[in-house]
Amino acid sequence: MTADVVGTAIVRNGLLLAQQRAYPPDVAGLWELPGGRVEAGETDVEAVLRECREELGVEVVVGDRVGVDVPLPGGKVLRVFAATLPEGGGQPRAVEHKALRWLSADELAAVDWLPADRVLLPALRELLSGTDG
Ligand SMILES: Nc1nc2c([nH]c(=O)n2[C@H]2C[C@H](O)[C@@H](COP(=O)(O)OP(=O)(O)OP(=O)(O)O)O2)c(=O)[nH]1
Repeated sequence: MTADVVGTAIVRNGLLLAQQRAYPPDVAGLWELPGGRVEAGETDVEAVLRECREELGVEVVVGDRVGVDVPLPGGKVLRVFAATLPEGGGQPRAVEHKALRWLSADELAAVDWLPADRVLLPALRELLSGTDG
């Protein structure tokens, strides 16, 4: 079964890329992982690749799943995948978002995440601590 929404935990130099939502108004200003809805006929990984192109203008290399599937309102689930930025894949830009931030493990808890993402913080911290860059 594919996820309803995929998120991408992009790690570079031991830091996690987060992006700040510009809309809709009720969540504008909150932070999330790059990603979005999985479209009909798409695999989770295909959705991750497409969303990273659309939102960040980059190619990513998709790795393992991170943490558990997190329930979202409306019976949907959010599934997160680790990813890296290959050489020559471009530099991430906030194409549709207000801002991007590279976060260390120590900074994760202080960020105003979307509620579902808070559930993933232990797994994201572990991902960062297990990386050597
Ligand atoms: N992309 C993303 N969405 C998340 C995260 N956590 C979380 O609860 N969501 C929710 C917010 C939205 O209700 C839904 C995904 O919406 P989206 O607006 O990013 O998806 P999309 O790009 O396909 O949407 P759209 O603008 O085409 O409608 O999942 C996360 O870390 N990343």
